[in-house]
Amino acid sequence: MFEARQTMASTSAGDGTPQGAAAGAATGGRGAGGGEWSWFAPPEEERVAPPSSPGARAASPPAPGPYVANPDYGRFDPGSDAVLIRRTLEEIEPISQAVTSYFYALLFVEHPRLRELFPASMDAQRDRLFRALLTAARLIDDERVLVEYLSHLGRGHRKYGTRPEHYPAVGECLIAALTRYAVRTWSEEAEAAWVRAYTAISQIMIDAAAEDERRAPAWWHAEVVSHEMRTADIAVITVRPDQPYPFLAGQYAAVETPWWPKVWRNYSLACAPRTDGLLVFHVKAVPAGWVSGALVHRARPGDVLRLGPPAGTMTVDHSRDSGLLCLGGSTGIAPIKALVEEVARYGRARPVEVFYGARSSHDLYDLDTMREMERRHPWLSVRPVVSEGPSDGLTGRLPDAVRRCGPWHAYDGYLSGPPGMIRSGVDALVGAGIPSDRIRHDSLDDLAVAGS
Ligand SMILES: NC(=O)C1=CN([C@@H]2O[C@H](COP(=O)(O)OP(=O)(O)OC[C@H]3O[C@@H](n4cnc5c(N)ncnc54)[C@H](O)[C@@H]3O)[C@@H](O)[C@H]2O)C=CC1
Repeated sequence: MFEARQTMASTSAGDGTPQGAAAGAATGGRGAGGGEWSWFAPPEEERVAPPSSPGARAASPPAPGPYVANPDYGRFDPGSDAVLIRRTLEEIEPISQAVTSYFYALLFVEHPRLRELFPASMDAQRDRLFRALLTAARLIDDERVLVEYLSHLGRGHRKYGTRPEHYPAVGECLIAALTRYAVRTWSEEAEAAWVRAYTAISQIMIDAAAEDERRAPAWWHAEVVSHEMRTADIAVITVRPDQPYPFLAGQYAAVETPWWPKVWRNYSLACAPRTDGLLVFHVKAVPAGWVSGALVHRARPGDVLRLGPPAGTMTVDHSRDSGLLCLGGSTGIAPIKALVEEVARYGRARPVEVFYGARSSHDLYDLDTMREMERRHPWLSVRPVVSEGPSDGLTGRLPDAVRRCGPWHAYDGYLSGPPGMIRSGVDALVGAGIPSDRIRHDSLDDLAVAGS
């Protein structure tokens, strides 16, 4: 039923074992591009040779090029197919857990070898397929954004060991699950629309992965070189990647620890690219957070992590002169710090206003460093905001504090922190006159799992 062009060069270990298994084992406020919801493995979403071709060198972070219509998108009819697909999705949304459970059960029974691409516990995995489908369905009329989203998804899937031949298996199990559960809206036409859409979706992902494989590894190994506890549950961790890791200030990386194989979580990079190639992460251990707990309480210098490719569009647009209004809540200060370093590095002074929020003064674990940067850069202002207890600076919730200052209409907005803060922060900035296309943050769906 499904055909996938075998365009992705094989990354198998030679015995048919997916690469990830053999080795031992991701918008800024702009919709697609920032999120990574894996179809094959847990979430968390590039540029050197794949481990299978060690000679290739690092390329630059991708620059946006002119958009060229994607031939795979043309395989289905975004008009009538989109209507049928959305109808099915609406029907199964309330029973999505049953649909995804059935889907994975079928996939692992019919294709047992695919099980090794997934982590032992599927808890965090179950709704990801459905979220990816919902996102694809939401974007289906917008070829450019959809292709960008799926390409990002396809590239991000390389670190799971996904290969082109896996896609038809997933497609068949998906159709079987929909046939069983979408009883009201399913029909021959609906099935044909889903087959066309899935074929186009998977081909776009496969092609993007193949293209990426020519210039970037599927993942990087990175050795912990320093681990500093800043509070009882926040650590600043510096790592050295085994190959150059080209990224842009403000981006994030998926991280896998040796203690939870195949469980990936996103963390923002807390620095701009450095000459020594080191990367810094700020990690808060959250309750039931497997990866964050391991990174904060278990990781030590010498431990080796795996990193997925950099992702995210919360980056500095150097073509603009406007100031940067940055809201960093708790460990959300990490990418904001990277943005400040980037503005300093670029050498063209632009006003940068940082509001750094936390529950208590004690939780402002990076305030001294931010203050030190403020002393060095006259264009930078840092204002701490504390929501509970005494404060040397502003009080209340971060978005409220920002609302009380201003005016901000001449600024571009950057937000990083808990999803609730981002939501109300966006409202505050739009209310202060910043158009939404000048506000950047990471995908809220990604943040829901980030840091856990
Ligand atoms: N790229 C990004 O967006 C990053 C996001 N994070 C996220 O930051 C979060 C840190 O969590 P915590 O330390 O528990 O934050 P927290 O609960 O201590 O809150 C931090 C700040 O956000 C404000 N805030 C929290 N909820 C709010 C709401 N509903 N409305 C308005 N303001 C709100 C608080 O007033 C405080 O100033 C994690 O969820 C993590 O995933 C962390 C790093 C990067």
